[in-house]
Amino acid sequence: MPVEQVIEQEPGAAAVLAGDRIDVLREFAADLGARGEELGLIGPLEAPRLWTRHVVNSALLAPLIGAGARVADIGTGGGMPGLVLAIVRPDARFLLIEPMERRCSWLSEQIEVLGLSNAEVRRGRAEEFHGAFEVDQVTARAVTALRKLVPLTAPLLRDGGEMLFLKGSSVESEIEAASKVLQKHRVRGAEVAELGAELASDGLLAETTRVFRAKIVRHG
Ligand SMILES: C[S@@+](CC[C@H](N)C(=O)[O-])C[C@H]1O[C@@H](n2cnc3c(N)ncnc32)[C@H](O)[C@@H]1O
Repeated sequence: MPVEQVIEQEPGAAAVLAGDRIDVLREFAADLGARGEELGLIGPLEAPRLWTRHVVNSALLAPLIGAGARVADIGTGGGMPGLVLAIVRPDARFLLIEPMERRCSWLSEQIEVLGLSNAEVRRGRAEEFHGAFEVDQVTARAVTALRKLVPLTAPLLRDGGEMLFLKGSSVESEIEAASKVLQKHRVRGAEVAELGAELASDGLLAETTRVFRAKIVRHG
């Protein structure tokens, strides 16, 4: 698929979010659009809306990543949001946790081709890394419901570390269903952040994005 078709509307939003990394982001999106379906990374209907629905959607998290933070992205798949964030936030370090071999090969190839020195792939399920490392922030998109995602990710966070999960319109009911799990894992200050409002009102984004945001407080 030609790059022009992959990178369709709303280049303005991406430019605002990606700054001087926009060309690297475009290179990644073009390759994912061209090979993603064949590699089983994206569905057959996704290529034309890859840029807005997936790449820009992931980049919206960029302002919430701490300066110099160590971040684990769970279930990165074709690169969302972890690889996109590694592109636009070169100051932070990203561990891309993904169990599927083919997806890991794709991610490693992209890291090499795009020259990203701040991203590493760790093959495996999130729960296999409990006790292996602790990070400042965990991110995830389209992996599983909150009540399952919290037990998978909480043990990967340092005390005071933060969860940032891109979620859909069902986020409030997911929070309700996860209430016991949130308590058990000492998740505090849970809120839903609405991202991209300014860009949407400027006509640079079709819609806003919802993010579950909360911290782990083990002591105190
Ligand atoms: C629907 S895909 C979403 C991929 C990507 N996050 C996105 O938004 O396009 C879910 C991904 O989560 C991965 N996954 C499922 N369970 C996982 C677990 N326990 N730990 C880490 N990754 C997991 C799958 O292999 C798959 O790549």
